[in-house]
Formats: sequence, structure tokens, C-alpha cells
Amino acid sequence: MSEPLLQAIDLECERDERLLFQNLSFSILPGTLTRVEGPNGTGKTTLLRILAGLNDAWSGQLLWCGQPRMAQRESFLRNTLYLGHRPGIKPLLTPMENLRALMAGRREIADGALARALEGTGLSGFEHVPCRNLSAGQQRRVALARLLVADEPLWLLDEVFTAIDADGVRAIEALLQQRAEEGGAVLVTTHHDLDLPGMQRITLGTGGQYER
Ligand SMILES: Nc1ncnc2c1ncn2[C@@H]1O[C@H](COP(=O)(O)OP(=O)(O)OP(=O)(O)O)[C@@H](O)[C@H]1O
Repeated sequence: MSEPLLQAIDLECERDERLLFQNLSFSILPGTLTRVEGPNGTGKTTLLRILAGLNDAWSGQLLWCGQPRMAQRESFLRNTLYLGHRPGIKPLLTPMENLRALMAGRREIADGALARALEGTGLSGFEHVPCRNLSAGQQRRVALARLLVADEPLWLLDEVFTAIDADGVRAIEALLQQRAEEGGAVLVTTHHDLDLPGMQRITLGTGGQYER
């Protein structure tokens, strides 16, 4: 059995004197798909931001490839892709420019590959239109195109189905499943009814229970 990419041990997080979760432990192995679920306000986004290294208000342990994440920070950041619950794209830039910006600091990628990624998310013909002129779903698709040029082994995806139509949802589901089959690890939060074969669940709002 392969080693976990990421391990959370006894995570605890409190916000505004409200305990969101405690004693939360789980392992994320290569080749797995995990859904973080729970009602509004139970801490799904907070947990993903903690896992992505964007929130320091927690206690417990996080291990990356078996070592404390802090000691492996560079490797962790290089190998993790986080997409937040907002599309996070710049309205004045075009989809091509945004996608290039989303790849900044990662690796050089040819315009042809960026264009193919945009085509793969249904944005052919919109590559050079300022994103402020795109619909909410199209703007989300610009961010999702990042997944089509991603080689990071761990994906942390917060509410990526928001504003996406039914065909788009099916395409994302297929992409996530394919990613797991290829050996990647995907953590996703969603209120969408996501139930893919073999999917693990981390359920918040129940005292930090972890189910498989
Ligand atoms: N910046 C912040 N400062 C203080 N408290 C916050 C902040 N952001 C969120 N919270 C609180 O943390 C709790 C968890 O929020 P979080 O966004 O993680 O929940 P969630 O499960 O992702 O919710 P949703 O399903 O509505 O997206 C909420 O009670 C919220 O009020």
C-alpha cells in the first residue's frame, strides 16, 4: 500500500470561540478521491485552507509524505494545487492571461497547451475576451481549465461545481475520477450531490468524524 501524501492528526480549529472541529484525523493516499462534507458553516472551506497552508488558526499535526509539513514546505507547495471557492480570476484579464497567471511560478507552458485547456472547458472563442464579460459559469470554467494543465499530485478543490451546468458537472466528475485513477489525490468540498465510486468522506459538523 502506498504512503499517504497528506496526514492530518488530531486537527482542531476554533473560530470566534466556536469549535469547528477537533480530534479530526485522516490520511490522503495517492489515487484517492475524498469529499469533505457538512452543512453550511461547519468548516469545510476552513479545513481546505488549513490543508493548503492558507490558515494558521489550528492545532494538531499535518504530515506531508510522512514528515511535518512545515519541514517540507517547499515540496508541499510545489506539489499541491488549491482552487478556492471563488474563481479567483482577474476580471480585466482574458482567459488566456488568467490561465497563464494561474500557472505562474509553476512551469512554463506553451500557449497551444493553454488554448487546449480552455477548449477542454468549453471556452473556445472566448480565449481573448476580458473575463468581466464572461458569465459566472464561464469565469468558473477559466479557473477549472487550470486542472487540465495540472501535474500536482494533490488537488484541494473548494466548491468547484458552483455555477457549472449539468454537462460541465459531469465533465468535472469524470476529470476528478480520472485524476484519482492516474494516481493523483483529490479533496473536494461541494454541496452538489457527488458520489463517485470509492470516494472517501470527511464529514464535518458531527464532532470531526471521519468516515470511509
Ligand atoms: N474570516 C473569518 N473570520 C472569522 N470567522 C470566520 C471567517 N470565515 C469563516 N468564519 C466562520 O467559520 C465557520 C466555518 O466557515 P467555513 O467557510 O469554513 O464553512 P463551510 O463549511 O465551508 O460553509 P459553506 O458550506 O457555507 O461554504 C463559520 O461559522 C464562519 O462564520
